[in-house]
Amino acid sequence: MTPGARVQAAIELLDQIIAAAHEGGAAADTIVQRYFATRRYAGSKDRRAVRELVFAAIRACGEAPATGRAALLLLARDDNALAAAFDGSAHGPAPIAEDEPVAVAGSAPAWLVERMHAADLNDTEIAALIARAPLDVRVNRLVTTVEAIEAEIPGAAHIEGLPDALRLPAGSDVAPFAGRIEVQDAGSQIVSAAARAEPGMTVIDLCAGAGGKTLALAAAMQNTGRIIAADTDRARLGKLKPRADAAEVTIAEPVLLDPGREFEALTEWRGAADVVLIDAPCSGTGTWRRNPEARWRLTPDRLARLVETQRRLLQVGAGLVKPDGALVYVVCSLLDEEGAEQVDAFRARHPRWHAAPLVLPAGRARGAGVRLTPAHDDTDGFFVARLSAPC
Ligand SMILES: C[S@@+](CC[C@H](N)C(=O)[O-])C[C@H]1O[C@@H](n2cnc3c(N)ncnc32)[C@H](O)[C@@H]1O
Repeated sequence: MTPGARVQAAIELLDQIIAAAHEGGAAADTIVQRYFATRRYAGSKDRRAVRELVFAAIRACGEAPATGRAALLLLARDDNALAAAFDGSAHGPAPIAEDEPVAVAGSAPAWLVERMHAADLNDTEIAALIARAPLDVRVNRLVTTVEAIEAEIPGAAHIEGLPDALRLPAGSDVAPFAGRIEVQDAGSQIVSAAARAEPGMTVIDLCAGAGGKTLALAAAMQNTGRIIAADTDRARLGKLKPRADAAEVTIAEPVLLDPGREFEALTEWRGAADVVLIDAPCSGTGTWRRNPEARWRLTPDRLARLVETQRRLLQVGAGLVKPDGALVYVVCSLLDEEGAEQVDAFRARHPRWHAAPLVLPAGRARGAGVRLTPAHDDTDGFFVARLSAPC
């Protein structure tokens, strides 16, 4: 592809990504994959170059830009080679006209920047939310060792405080290691460890999704005990079984929940769990490094609905914990309404529950829990709190 054709491809992709953000469509990664699936003429270098251009443009625009072209014109302001690729050639974009609309540079939509400032995140912290993420993996100690994986992947580095974690060089091929390693951000591994799951326990992973944390819990439990892996999303939950099989995890039992009637499928475990982990659905502000266009999708209404679901899931989770057991609440968001304030509100409703201290290898205290941020901890952003049930 010529430089112009690459830019034109990036413009078309960005237009689709912007539309998907407004309409609740597919994620940017999926859109890029689909685009190239039907364009076999594009070689791997072209694909990589177009993808990088698309994600650089997404990162540069805090608010959703009006068009893909406006987003790329923002990058072209500081990049002469990119500006020159607007050359009007057969497969390239039209030359840049004077006074053309250019997208506005920024880290996040203004309303979210305001909420983050209110959560004591400064502009450096906010900018770090859209930096490139490292490639972290959890080594599955049920089937291998960190030393064995280190010996096979050149450049793999330990992550302080996480004995099962490795940080791999960008672009490392993890596919051949299925079952032996799981791609999982260091922050996600840290909040999983906050559950303090032990062999023989009964643990409920109330929002298990495709089982990223379920598998981490199972490894901590040495694959003994029970994990009830519940979720309302059939497709996500369906991915758990093959992943568990590959990881040789036998203690995870998937349970599909009905949204709004979660407790009904879980009555058997009422007051029975040693630990309930709620990795709650959230705005995902802490994972913008991986899905930077997600910041264009969020609206105040959507956030309010998520906060209400989190409140309800805390209620459901509390009903499943046995006396003296623990409720571990996690969100991959840095907004206080989803994190510290959500837990404060729970404690106000349930004064006999108390926040247990968390000693984690990273993070800073925030309200009754701990907050991890990309700028401070070099992890995705998370809030985690551990609440102890009354005896
Ligand atoms: C942050 S994701 C969980 C990620 C997963 N724990 C992991 O580590 O890979 C939140 C999950 O909550 C699920 N969810 C949304 N509403 C729910 C509800 N009412 N009850 C249970 N799960 C719900 C979503 O389907 C999604 O899989």
